[in-house]
Amino acid sequence: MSVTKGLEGVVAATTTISSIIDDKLTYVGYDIDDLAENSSFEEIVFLLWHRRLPKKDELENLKKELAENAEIPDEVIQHFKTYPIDKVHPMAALRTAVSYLGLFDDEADLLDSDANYRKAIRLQAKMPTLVTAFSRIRKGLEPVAPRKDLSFAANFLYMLNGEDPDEIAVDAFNKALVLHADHEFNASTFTARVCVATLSDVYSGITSAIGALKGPLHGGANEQVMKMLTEIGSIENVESYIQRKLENKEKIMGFGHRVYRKGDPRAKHLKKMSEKLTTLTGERKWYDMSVKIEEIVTRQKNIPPNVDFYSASVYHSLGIDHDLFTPIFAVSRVSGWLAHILEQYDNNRLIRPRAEYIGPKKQEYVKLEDR
Ligand SMILES: CC(=O)SCCNC(=O)CCNC(=O)[C@H](O)C(C)(C)COP(=O)(O)OP(=O)(O)OC[C@H]1O[C@@H](n2cnc3c(N)ncnc32)[C@H](O)[C@@H]1OP(=O)(O)O
Ligand SMILES: O=C([O-])CC(=O)C(=O)O
Repeated sequence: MSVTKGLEGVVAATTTISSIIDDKLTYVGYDIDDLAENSSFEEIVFLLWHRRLPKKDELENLKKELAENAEIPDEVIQHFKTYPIDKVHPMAALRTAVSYLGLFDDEADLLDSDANYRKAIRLQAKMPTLVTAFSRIRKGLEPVAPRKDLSFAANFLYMLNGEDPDEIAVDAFNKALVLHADHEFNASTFTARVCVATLSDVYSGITSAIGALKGPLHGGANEQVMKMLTEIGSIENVESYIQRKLENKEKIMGFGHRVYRKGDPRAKHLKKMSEKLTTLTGERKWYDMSVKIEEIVTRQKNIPPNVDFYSASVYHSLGIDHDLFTPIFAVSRVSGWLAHILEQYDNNRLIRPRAEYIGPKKQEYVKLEDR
C-alpha cells in the first residue's frame, strides 16, 4: 500500500458537475469567468442540478420554488433563541440548525430521487433564512421573513438588514454566490459524498459538509483573512506583520491551494469587486492592504491568493459581520453539495479507503490487574 498524505492528486470518483483543469474552473463545462460576468445565482443552481442552463420559464419556475420554500419552521427560530448566543459561532449554529431542520421534513429519510430533489430545493431555499435569522436573533432583533419578489441574492441582504438592498450590493453579492457555488472534490463536498454514500440522508450530508467547511484551512479562511486585516490595521504595518508571520512559518490565510498552482481564477473577480466596493464605502485601505499582502506573499513564497482572500474585504464592504463570511460561503456552496449528493446517490458505492497500519504489532495482552 502506498499513502498519499491528504489524498493529494488522488482521483476519488468521476463527476459531471465541475472541473479544475490547468488552473481553469468550469461548472458543467462553462468557464467560471463567463458565469461570473453573466449569471444569476439561481441559474447556477439550475446548471449544477440539471447540467444545462435553464430556459426562461425553467429559471422562473426555479426562482418561484425557491421563494415558496424559503420560510423556516417557527420551531427552528425558537431553537435559535435557546443557543448560548454570545458564545456560539454562526457556523456551529448553522450546522446545528440544518440538522434540526431535518427533523421537521417529513421526507427526510426518503431516498428516491424525486424526494431528494424536493429536499434540495427546500434546503437551498432555507439556508439564507437560517443564516439571517440567527444573525438577527443574536442581536436581539426579530428575524425578517423572506420575500417572494426578490432574487436569491437580494433576499439574503434584505433578510439580514431588514431593508431593501441597493443594486450594487445585490450585484456584488450575486457574483460572490456564483463564484463560491461549486469546486469539484473540495473537502466539504467530499465529506458530503462520503456521508451519503452510506445511504444516509441529505440533511446528514449537508450537516457534515457544514462541519468541514467551518475549518480555517477551508471555508473558515475568509473570516480569518478579515481578522488578519483588522489586526494589521493600516498599510504601514503590512510589511512587518507579513514578514513576521512568514519568518515564524505561519500560514497567511487566503493564500495557497491544493489544486491551483498558478492561481485561483475566482480571486481576480473578487479582487475587482473589492476595489470597487472599498472605494465606494470610502474604506479603500482594506483593498490597498490586501494588494500589498498579495505582492509580498507572491514575491516571497510564490503562493497566490485563493477565493477566500479578497472575498473578506468584499463582504466587509457590504456591511456583513465577519463571522457570517463562512456561513455565506455555505449559503452558496450548498448548491454544489446538493448537486454532488444527488450525483452520488445516482451511482452510489460506499466510500471506504484503506489505512496503512504503522502502529505496534503482535502485542501480548496483559490483564488489567497485572499492568
Ligand atoms: C475555499 C478554500 O478552501 S480555499 C483554501 C482556504 N484556506 C486558506 O486560505 C488557509 C491557508 N492556506 C493553506 O493552509 C494551504 O495552502 C491549503 C490548506 C489551502 C492547501 O494546503 P496543502 O495543499 O496541503 O499545502 P501545504 O499546507 O502542504 O503547503 C505546501 C507548502 O506551501 C506553504 N504554504 C501553503 N499555503 C500557505 C500559506 N497560506 N501561507 C504560507 N505558506 C503556505 C506551506 O507552508 C508548505 O511549505 P513547505 O513545503 O515549505 O512546508
Ligand atoms: O477546492 C478546494 O480545495 C477548496 C476550494 O477552493 C473550494 O472549496 O472552493
